[in-house]
Amino acid sequence: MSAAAPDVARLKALVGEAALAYVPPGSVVGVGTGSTVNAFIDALARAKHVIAGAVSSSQASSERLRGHGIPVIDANDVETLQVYIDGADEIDASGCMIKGGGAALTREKIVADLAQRFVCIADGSKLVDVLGRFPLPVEVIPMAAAQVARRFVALGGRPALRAGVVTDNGGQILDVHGLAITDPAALEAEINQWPGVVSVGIFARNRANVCLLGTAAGVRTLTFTPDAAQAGVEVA
Ligand SMILES: O=C(CO)[C@H](O)[C@H](O)COP(=O)(O)O
Repeated sequence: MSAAAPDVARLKALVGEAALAYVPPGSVVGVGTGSTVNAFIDALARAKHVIAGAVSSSQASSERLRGHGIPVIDANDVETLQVYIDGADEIDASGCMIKGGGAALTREKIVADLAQRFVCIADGSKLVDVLGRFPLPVEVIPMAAAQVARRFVALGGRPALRAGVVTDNGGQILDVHGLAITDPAALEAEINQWPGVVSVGIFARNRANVCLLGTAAGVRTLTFTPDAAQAGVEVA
């Protein structure tokens, strides 16, 4: 690594720590998946006595939470969560995201959908103008993988099966290269209609309300208006 290269692990630790300010005392916290979330879980461990527990989006996060002595609560046992904290592979200026680089997109969307507020934590490189440079992850029922892949080819995408990966739900992941996602909500709704798709890694309906971006200058906070067509508003 050159001296000028950003220390991404440090940026992830920074936003993981900053996300603690969004955790209401006494609450059950929705917890995502990935290396940035791991930094959040490690920070949360120090606050574990002021929360009631966590609903987790993956076996990996559940193991890490339990390892810190944080109770993991079944998603079926909560009606709503005040906050969900998760990372992203890309986020745009309206808070729409690509997620699923860690293959946990389906459970992430389920837990996000329980939450009143989605706080995205990411290093600054994840902020993009248009989603799609990161290959779009799509979880599929294995018998539909080829059929769904053909639909993506018809859209101009280049789908690739993620070799050797089986999700926590027994699904497979297609990573779709070459899509410029100019209307995330419309594409998410369209792909959700395709038989065999378990979930698509476009988070437009469940987009972020707040994003904490780790930068060399510190944590940059973006808040997003309810109208996805408008740009995020930087408040700090
Ligand atoms: O969607 C995800 C996992 O399915 C992650 O949030 C996303 O891949 C970001 O991961 P990281 O924090 O390791 O960069």
